[in-house]
Amino acid sequence: MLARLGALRRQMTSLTSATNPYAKETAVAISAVLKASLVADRVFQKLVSTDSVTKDDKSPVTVGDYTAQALVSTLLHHHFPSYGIVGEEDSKDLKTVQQKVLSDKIVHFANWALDSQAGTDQDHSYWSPIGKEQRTETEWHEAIDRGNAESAATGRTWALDPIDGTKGFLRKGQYAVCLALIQDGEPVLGVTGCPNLPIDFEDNTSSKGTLFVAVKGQGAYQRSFDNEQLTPIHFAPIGSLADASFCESVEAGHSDQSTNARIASLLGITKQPTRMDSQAKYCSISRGDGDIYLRLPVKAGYQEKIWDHASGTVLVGEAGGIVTDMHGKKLDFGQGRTLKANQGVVAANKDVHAKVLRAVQQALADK
Ligand SMILES: Nc1ncnc2c1ncn2[C@@H]1O[C@H](COP(=O)(O)O)[C@@H](O)[C@H]1OP(=O)(O)O
Ligand SMILES: [Mg+2]
Ligand SMILES: [Mg+2]
Ligand SMILES: [Mg+2]
Repeated sequence: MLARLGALRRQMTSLTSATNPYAKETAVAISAVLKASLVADRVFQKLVSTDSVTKDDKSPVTVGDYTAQALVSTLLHHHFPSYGIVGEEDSKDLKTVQQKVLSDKIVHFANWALDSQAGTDQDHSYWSPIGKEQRTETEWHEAIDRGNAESAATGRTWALDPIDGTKGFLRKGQYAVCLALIQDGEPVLGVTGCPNLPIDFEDNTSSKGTLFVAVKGQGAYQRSFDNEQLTPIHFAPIGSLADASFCESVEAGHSDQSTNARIASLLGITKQPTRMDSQAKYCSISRGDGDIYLRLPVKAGYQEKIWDHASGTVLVGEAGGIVTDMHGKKLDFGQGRTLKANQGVVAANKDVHAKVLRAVQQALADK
């Protein structure tokens, strides 16, 4: 009994022990993502269509995206003031008269979150020094705008997608709060909160709200939002590639679904792809719900954003998979705010990644 308790304790604390060189970063990132996921879920439950705006690039952004970025950036800046933050959002649109109502809601939800218990379940609460005192609109806008950094080939930078899959969020589908630490152009820590993803995909009755954590060299784990215990996760073993399943974006404009179908056929895969929004796709394959994630560009010249792939890349690597671009090149996260040195993404179990990549090359050559 004591031995079992000891093993459980080691499993629960493995990412915060002396063997994890990013122990404090891991604990703070978990606290940040948990609180941001809770507030995103609260907005999700109360969301009305007027709670979102369309950005210059025609993509939507909601009260949830801004509030989550404001909170995560506040915690990261307090504990790691010298690390830059590459966050998706900025407060420019919130400063207009038309968006005053939206901005007020962000202030309301962010202050509510400061006062709530979420993200404070660890032995040491990293939210304590932030306090519960209500902050002003200007302070929250400043926190959002701290996400204006650029990643570089050297140094440490956070990459934050406060809500990835905003279109999924608005459709009441999957979305994710994604945070990664990038060290010298490579993601080394990834924490992803998926409020709508059950802890067990096969069991509809299992609790929703799954947090994924991975640290380079330390493994990949999942836990439910309301239970601190981390459980190791792995890719599913693949017998025959023909039995593999793959996932892709719901949005046809975000990845090339027809080329994916051609790749599946080249590999002898007959199962229909699972369509899912956000980096929940990386999470799903990492725990064996699927095997392959393909994201081939629809528009020539689209540069993937680092916050759309950083946390998922560490997770896949630690769960027994490989992530490359569609040419087989490692993703380079040290080039600013985008993956400008790469095109497309191919993520799969390491045993089949080379074969999948060959099918990708063939399908692209046949186009
Ligand atoms: N043309 C595009 N190609 C690939 N990804 C895109 C494109 N336009 C937007 N995205 C991004 O796809 C991500 C969602 O992916 P998915 O559909 O797989 O859930 C979002 O972060 C979104 O970025 P943005 O936040 O700028 O809208
Ligand atoms: Mg995104
Ligand atoms: Mg986003
Ligand atoms: Mg967006």
